[in-house]
Amino acid sequence: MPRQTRVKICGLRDVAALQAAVDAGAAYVGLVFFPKSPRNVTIAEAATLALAVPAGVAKVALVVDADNALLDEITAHVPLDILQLHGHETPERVSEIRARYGLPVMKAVGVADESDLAALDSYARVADQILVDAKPPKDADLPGGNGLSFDWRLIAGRRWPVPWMLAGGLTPQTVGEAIALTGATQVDVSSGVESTPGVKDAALIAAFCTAAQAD
Ligand SMILES: O=C(O)c1ccccc1NCC(=O)[C@H](O)[C@H](O)COP(=O)(O)O
Repeated sequence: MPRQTRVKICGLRDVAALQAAVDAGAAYVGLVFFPKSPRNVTIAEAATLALAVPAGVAKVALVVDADNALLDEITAHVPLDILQLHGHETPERVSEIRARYGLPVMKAVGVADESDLAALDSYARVADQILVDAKPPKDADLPGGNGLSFDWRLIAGRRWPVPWMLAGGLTPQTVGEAIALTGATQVDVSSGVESTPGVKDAALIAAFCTAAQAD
């Protein structure tokens, strides 16, 4: 029986790529609000993209240490289903954002070694979902979306009391092994389905979704 893995395609910037993700069966589409990113979208662009997302596909806004003014703007203009927090937001800030906006919050946690695992437990107490991602290198320009993976054996067999998603350097070639090793039922990709940074490739999106769903 095929796997029921739920896929998130992150960093979509145009309707064609968004449509490719929807056609491939993505369960989540991610819009990045981070000006330094090659995947950044303006609030107006995001509002247009959100209109093209059919019911049943979750629209995720990715922000990095966003203040309330920015979150107020985004949530006022873009119809959203989930807020993804990809910065250094504390557990208290996660709770505050959940309460203020009434939207489910997914907190990204970077993993490089065993010492990072405690944070997953802490955030799993306050967030609606956790995104288990590769920790960015210290000199990285971006806190995520770097196409780097971590040692999946670190989380093999680990479970949390909320849904979780595996991310970090996944590709159509590696996602099957990553799922088999970690038991992930949700996976997130950005760089691995791009031809160049910020430019999504419809064929890679389709290949990724097929591989994530394969036996
Ligand atoms: O994608 C970005 O440019 C980005 C910028 C700032 C924070 C996070 C960002 N991306 C996060 C993701 O796209 C994914 O959730 C995750 O990190 C996996 O990315 P990748 O390794 O590129 O598949």
